[in-house]
Amino acid sequence: MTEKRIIVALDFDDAEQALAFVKTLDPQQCRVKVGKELFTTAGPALVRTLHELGFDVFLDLKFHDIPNTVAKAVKAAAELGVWMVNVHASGGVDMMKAARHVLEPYGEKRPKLIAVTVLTSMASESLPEVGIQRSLNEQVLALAELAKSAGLDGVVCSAREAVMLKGALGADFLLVTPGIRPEGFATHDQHRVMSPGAAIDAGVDFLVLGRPIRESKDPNATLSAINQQILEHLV
Ligand SMILES: O=c1ccn([C@@H]2O[C@H](COP(=O)(O)O)[C@@H](O)[C@H]2O)c(=O)[nH]1
Repeated sequence: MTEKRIIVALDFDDAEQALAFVKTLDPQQCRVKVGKELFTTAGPALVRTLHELGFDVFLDLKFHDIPNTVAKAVKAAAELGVWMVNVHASGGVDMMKAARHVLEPYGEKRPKLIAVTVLTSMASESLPEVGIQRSLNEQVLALAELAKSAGLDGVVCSAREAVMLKGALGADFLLVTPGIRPEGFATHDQHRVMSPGAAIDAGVDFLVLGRPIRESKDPNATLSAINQQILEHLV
């Protein structure tokens, strides 16, 4: 079977809505992402249910705290058995090393650990307001290099940065990209967007899609169509 490259963002208000939605999806076609909104209301119990339904779960809580706290949170995620978990690279190299170190005992069963670079909702013009003077690409690259030096598996970035990051950090360093928009779909609060086919052409490993799937009249058909585009762009 080919790698499942689509991660569907389950940005629902509660477990009931999330489960009603995922039961319409085929776990062979996608992985799912549980973020702050859903985890805050539904917690670990929902993650366990998603596992029982056959889904790999990306726990997208973007931990950002002192090294000890983040390491313990990442360990808790590993205990839950999630497929992927993330931290903010701007938390620094010591924080990321602590998060990676705590996963050692889990061996090959450990979750993939990735770091957020610059949120895809941010445009380059917004960087000075948070004190960043270098260009957006320089900031993404610097944080991605830091994540790699700490032993992480990859980063969250925009697909627009994929060519640069694959060139600088190598093919094995995972790129997970939200802000994916099928042609003609609204961008909403996302600034750095790309279509699924273009993202694959750029070298992205995993595509995060929320509203384009959740708001579809037939989410499974939309998933199949995007998976088909992915296959066509991989050849
Ligand atoms: O830089 C980031 C990091 C995380 N996200 C998350 O991805 C999804 C995107 O949802 P859409 O509805 O497809 O816009 C959402 O859960 C975000 O929290 C991101 O967008 N950008």
